[in-house]
Amino acid sequence: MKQDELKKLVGEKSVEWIKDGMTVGLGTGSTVKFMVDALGRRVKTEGLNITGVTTSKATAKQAEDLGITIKSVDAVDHIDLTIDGADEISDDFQGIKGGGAALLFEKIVATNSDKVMWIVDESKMVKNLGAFPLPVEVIPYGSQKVFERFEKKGYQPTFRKSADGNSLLLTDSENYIIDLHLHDILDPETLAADLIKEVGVVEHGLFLNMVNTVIVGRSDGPEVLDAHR
Ligand SMILES: O=C[C@H](O)[C@H](O)[C@H](O)COP(=O)(O)O
Repeated sequence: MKQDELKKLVGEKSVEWIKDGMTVGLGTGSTVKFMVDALGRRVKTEGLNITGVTTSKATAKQAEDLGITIKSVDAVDHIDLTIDGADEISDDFQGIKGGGAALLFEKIVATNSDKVMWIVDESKMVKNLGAFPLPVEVIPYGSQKVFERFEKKGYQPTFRKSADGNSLLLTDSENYIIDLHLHDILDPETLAADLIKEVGVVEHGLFLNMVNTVIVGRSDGPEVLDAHR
């Protein structure tokens, strides 16, 4: 099966966890896109009453176009379940997210959710995190200084470019992304603590101790894994 087919498989499987009346966090990315499409179909055919809390302008637009009611995280008293993609998931269910630059809202929504589910194709499952560049969202002002400090620490930073490659990418919150090429992250907790104390850093893409359930797309079908938290 091609990667896209595996993404579709898990996207469609995941909406089985969504029940009538739920408030659902809707992640961002190409895998989530399949999930939101499938949810839109259920809302239409089954008349489900769902409130969606989105994590990016792109997902908000898609959900609205499908007739899913959208509210801000500040306008809901709780989120029952958030379904999101991931860039890497380690053996012990820690994750890297932000390949689509949506890590800040994704982490806010995940942190305010009763349950978090990640949906990924099997290529995202790794032993240790770090082959995928770790995204760090930074305020534009002073970002060159943050970049230089990351260089000195050996984090091999690169500023993320916009799709046309002509300027720096701006997140939905109009910040920059610095990607860290770390290759192998052996102690994600220590790294996370180090990154977040850097002045100018808004958030980083290490999502630690956050996920409850992972659905992995494999050629022989979706595999549901329980993170036991
Ligand atoms: O910022 C984007 C998100 O963290 C995505 O969920 C992540 O990058 C995975 O995206 P995709 O499903 O497109 O591989």
